[in-house]
Amino acid sequence: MIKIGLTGSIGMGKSTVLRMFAGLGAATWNADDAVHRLYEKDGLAVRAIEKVFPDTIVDGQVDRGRLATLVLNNAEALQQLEDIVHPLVGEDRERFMTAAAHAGALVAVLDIPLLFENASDKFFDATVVVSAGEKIQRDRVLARPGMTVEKFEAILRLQLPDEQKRQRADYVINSGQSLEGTRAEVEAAYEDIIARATKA
Ligand SMILES: CC(C)(COP(=O)(O)OP(=O)(O)OC[C@H]1O[C@@H](n2cnc3c(N)ncnc32)[C@H](O)[C@@H]1O)[C@@H](O)C(=O)NCCC(=O)NCCS
Ligand SMILES: Nc1ncnc2c1ncn2[C@@H]1O[C@H](COP(=O)(O)OP(=O)(O)OP(=O)(O)O)[C@@H](O)[C@H]1O
Repeated sequence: MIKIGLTGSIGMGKSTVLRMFAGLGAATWNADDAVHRLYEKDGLAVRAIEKVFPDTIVDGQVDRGRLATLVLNNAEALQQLEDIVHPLVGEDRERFMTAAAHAGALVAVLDIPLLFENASDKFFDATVVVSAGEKIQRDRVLARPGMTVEKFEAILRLQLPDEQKRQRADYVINSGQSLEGTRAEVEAAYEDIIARATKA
């Protein structure tokens, strides 16, 4: 199975591009979605988070807005949260990889926001970064309901700058254009990755 690591900074279009890879037949997995499942009722992170951040639990689920307020400007609290969440995300990812291999998938694409920050890139046959440029990124993120300039900037500070991601990636997909244009770039990268991996 060919493994592709997909990343990009907040709002650059990772989820949208991941869906395009799925449309080409790849098995796909998204780390942020895995985190959100862990926080739902009966989710695997709820009890551990309740112990450390009791005020974030509402109706048996983690309220992500409350949690964000507690951790985004507090490095120690964020570290405590990541220590709980990242191992569980890793287990979810392993379950996905096993299921995809069993299902006979030729390609698996994993959307991992902290791909380079956590040195996960070495596990992949190819890395892909999605980038729209800072102005489009800012406009798209600030248009989201509930987003504020403070929250956006706090998240940006936690992430490797876009320019460094682009330098490190094997492929850069431009998401600052029409969806059709981006889809064409995704198709070209997908075909190239498969051709190289099958030749090797
Ligand atoms: C801070 C939380 C509560 C905010 O939840 P919310 O639903 O408002 O935002 P969402 O999860 O969609 O994330 C928004 C953006 O922030 C990015 N982000 C989230 N956590 C982190 C982090 N620890 N470091 C850098 N970027 C992060 C996401 O990739 C996304 O680009 C949530 O993201 C969280 O629990 N993060 C900690 C877990 C983590 O490290 N996730 C990253 C992928 S494993
Ligand atoms: N050419 C394009 N490629 C990708 N996204 C686009 C494009 N044009 C417009 N968009 C819009 O930009 C937004 C990108 O959001 P998306 O959720 O895909 O980003 P993300 O990187 O996954 O965000 P987050 O880091 O918050 O998880 C979507 O609303 C999408 O429809």
